Amino acid sequence: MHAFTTQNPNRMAPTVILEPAGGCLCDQPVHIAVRGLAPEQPVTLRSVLRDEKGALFRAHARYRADSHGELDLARTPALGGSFSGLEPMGLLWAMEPDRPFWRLIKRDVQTPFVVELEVLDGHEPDGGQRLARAVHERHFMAPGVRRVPVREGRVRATLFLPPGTGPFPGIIDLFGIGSGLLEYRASLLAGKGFAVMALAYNNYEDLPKDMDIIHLEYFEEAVTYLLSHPQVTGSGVGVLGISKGGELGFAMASFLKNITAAVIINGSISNIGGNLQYKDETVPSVGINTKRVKRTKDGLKDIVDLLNNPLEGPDQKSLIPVERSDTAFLFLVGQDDHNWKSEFYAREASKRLQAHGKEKPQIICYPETGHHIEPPYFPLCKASLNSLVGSPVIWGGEPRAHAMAQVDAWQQLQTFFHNHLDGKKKTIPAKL
Ligand SMILES: CCCCCCCCCC(=O)SCCNC(=O)CCNC(=O)[C@H](O)C(C)(C)COP(=O)(O)OP(=O)(O)OC[C@H]1O[C@@H](n2cnc3c(N)ncnc32)[C@H](O)[C@@H]1OP(=O)(O)O
Repeated sequence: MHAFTTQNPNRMAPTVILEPAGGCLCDQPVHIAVRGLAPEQPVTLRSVLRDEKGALFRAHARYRADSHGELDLARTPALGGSFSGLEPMGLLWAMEPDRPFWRLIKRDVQTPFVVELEVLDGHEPDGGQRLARAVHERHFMAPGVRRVPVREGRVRATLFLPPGTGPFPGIIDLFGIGSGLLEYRASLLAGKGFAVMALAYNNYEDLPKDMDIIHLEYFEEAVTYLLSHPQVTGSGVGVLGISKGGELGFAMASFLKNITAAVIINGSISNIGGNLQYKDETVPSVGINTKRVKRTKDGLKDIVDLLNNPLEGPDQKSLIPVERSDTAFLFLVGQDDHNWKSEFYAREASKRLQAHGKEKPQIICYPETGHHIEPPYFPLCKASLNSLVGSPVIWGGEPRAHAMAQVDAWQQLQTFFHNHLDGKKKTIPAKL
């Protein structure tokens, strides 16, 4: 078969066609096709990217060209490999790291991830002859997005401003404990018309390494900074938080002024880790019982039952008083979150808000979806270091369902912020 492929003088050499050619933003799909194959030729497509720490992420899938020797990943199902079926973006979302407990994160958002795509002859597991190759760049900053490091008072952050003069609605973006200053979500979101400030609160420069006390005044300072920025519009900001960052989103919306809208991705309604402090109020952390840590069949820690129920006994003191909040909420929930019980927290927050006459939050639950709901096409991280636990834990999620959830969640959170921060918010009728 491959002697025929390479020696047929009438056939052009196989070529990978990418659309957009060269590269695109990391949250956008790329259309992958191969031309110049033999009719019905079996091939294997392989993708590989190297992260900034040198870890390799790879995926592969087996395909068969059509009767014209063409292969279009938007029309042709994969016959097996890292995924199967019609999955035009499978070569990205199905990637797996060559290091255990490794998560794909982007540190320098000013450079793209570079994905190498290869077309190999045949379906052999170790790969046949390479027929074609292409390089695809996945960028984090849309043209014209500006990156502004912020060292203002205590605030350690990076502000991403959309192209143009604005002013733009402002959003504060928070990741989980131990994440330092991750910019990749803020930089992408700034390309959608928001001034997005990635805010560090721990494990970064002169910020605390531990989590003994979190002072909400720090976050208040960040809100004041963002709202006073000449390119930020409106009297309030949005908050986007995941994990501990989602919990902090709840806390900001409950204690601070001017939080207009909050998107909480797998956040908790009880305070976890250390004390949460605002002025003279302290919210203690929920209790834990390490006997409830389970082991998977691979020996990995599953901490989903580690935390006490915050609705019972003294642990009720750990509840963040979300019912005080006038913020509009969107809760994005991975129903297979193994970090903690995100669906329970979202439903409980919703009950509490409604019981206090507040606007009903929007809850979107994603089946087979784990803790780290990232921007689209980031591969699922099955297990990695949890800084609070000090060792790797499983995060939950099935790769395909998780990938689909990420695409939807990204769209939903943009729509939500546009509805609530762009000044087009529906007016709530006066209660007569
Ligand atoms: C009291 C107990 C209660 C427990 C309840 C659980 C509640 C937890 C609530 C949450 O917030 S869950 C989310 C927890 N946070 C995270 O998942 C982020 C954890 N941090 C990391 O994964 C890494 O630190 C990070 C990838 C963000 C990179 O951080 P750094 O820039 O400081 O990385 P650095 O290069 O200095 O390496 C620090 C550690 O991260 C590891 N690391 C770095 N890059 C990584 C990567 N890409 N993937 C996985 N691990 C990575 C690295 O190997 C090293 O591990 P060791 O300390 O064991 O040597």
